[in-house]
Amino acid sequence: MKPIKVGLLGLGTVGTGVVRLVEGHQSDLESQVGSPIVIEKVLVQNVSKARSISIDSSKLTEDVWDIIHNPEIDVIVEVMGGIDLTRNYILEAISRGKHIVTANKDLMALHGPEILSKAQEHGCDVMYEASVAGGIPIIRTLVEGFSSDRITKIMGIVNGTTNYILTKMSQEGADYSDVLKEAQDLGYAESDPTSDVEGLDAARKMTILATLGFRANVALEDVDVKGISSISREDILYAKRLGYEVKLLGIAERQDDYISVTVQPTMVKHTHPIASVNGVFNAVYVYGEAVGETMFYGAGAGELPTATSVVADLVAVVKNLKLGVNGKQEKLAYKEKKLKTDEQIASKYFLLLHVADRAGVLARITQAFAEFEVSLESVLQQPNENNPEAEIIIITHDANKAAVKKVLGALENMEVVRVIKSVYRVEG
Ligand SMILES: NC(=O)C1=CN([C@@H]2O[C@H](COP(=O)(O)OP(=O)(O)OC[C@H]3O[C@@H](n4cnc5c(N)ncnc54)[C@H](OP(=O)(O)O)[C@@H]3O)[C@@H](O)[C@H]2O)C=CC1
Ligand SMILES: N[C@@H](CC=O)C(=O)O
Repeated sequence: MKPIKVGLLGLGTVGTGVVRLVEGHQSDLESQVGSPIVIEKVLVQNVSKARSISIDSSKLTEDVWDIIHNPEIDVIVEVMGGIDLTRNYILEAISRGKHIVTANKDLMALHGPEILSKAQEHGCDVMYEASVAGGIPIIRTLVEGFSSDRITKIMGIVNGTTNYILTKMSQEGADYSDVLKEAQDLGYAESDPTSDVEGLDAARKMTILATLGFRANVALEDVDVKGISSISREDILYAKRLGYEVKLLGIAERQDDYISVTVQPTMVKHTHPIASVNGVFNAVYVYGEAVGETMFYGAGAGELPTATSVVADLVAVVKNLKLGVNGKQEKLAYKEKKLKTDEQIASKYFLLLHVADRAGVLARITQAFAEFEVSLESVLQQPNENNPEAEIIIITHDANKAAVKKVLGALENMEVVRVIKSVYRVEG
């Protein structure tokens, strides 16, 4: 049987996993698709670099056109990362009739619509399961498993690096920068980890999930993003004492036709299943009007978990090749999105304030909440052992974001409020 020839762009963490799976599971894969799958050529930056797998050196190339212009190659697996250069390579490959499998969320969040529409023009598949939540098959689940339902909420831990960091800070009191270095050494972090810790990687993934889940044209700039770099050990300890874990959560919500998408550090109640998702694990909670609550869990980054999704996409492309149905997927007709205003976004909030320790302060602060109709679930005042001021911890009931912003403005202008230490959304 004629082998299916694959061109692999990148042989780093994910590329290495792809080679291991394609070679290690060769006979299983062949029995599923009816042809051997062969990695024909591999693009790297430096062919002389030491690799953690043995690979025939004649397969390695530093010239991308050896792959993209090679008529023998049927499928390109892109696991090199990057945006502009990679977009050009992929568009050129599609124009030559090559099918694409990619793990690149940066590319798909920014240029997904252009790439998918070019692929359709040329009868090519583009699959990108590994771009969100590593080893969890969440894209196929949203597109196929929920096709009969109407999703109203997608909430998840979709970045393994930040969850690894927050877990180690919470469970071991570890130092932020030491744990970030560990996550990089384990191959979880992006080549520039700023995109992990500042929430951009999660925002790109939430753009993809919200687009597919709500069948609307959500764009990266629609996502309100805040990362974890400003989270202190103090915040994590407070959260724990009050029965919460701090998690970087992506939350996409839809009410009627209005959508909001955010990525922000959030306090999650211990009893919520997402609170116990630790380390590099990811979880995506999906609420469908008909099905109710569902949750999907698994490793969100790393060599083999990510490669599992990439190679599953490769199998799907080859099955389509056999059936002659590549690029024949139903055209996704995305609705024009309507974004929620701050008045339409409701949630509970946690606030930690350092305030002057004198009579009447608590009353003035709670009055600011009353003035903007933000109702309070709990208020705790206590002395602060590190300074002469007092601390006030407030948890609100569901409040709209616009009202909470007004309260914060009022608190900032109160002389008795020394500093607003932290403000978190609360889930659960
Ligand atoms: N790491 C993970 O857990 C996950 C990663 N992803 C995504 O997968 C992709 C790859 O990630 P990862 O494997 O971690 O990245 P790595 O940095 O580990 O590997 C990148 C690979 O691509 C090669 N490469 C990079 N740029 C070029 C270029 N301009 N020309 C030729 N070769 C190039 C590198 O070559 P050389 O080896 O010679 O340096 C290297 O082999 C990214 O899009 C990432 O966001 C998605 C899910 C999880
Ligand atoms: N850097 C990413 C890798 C997977 O997408 C993460 O940590 O989740």
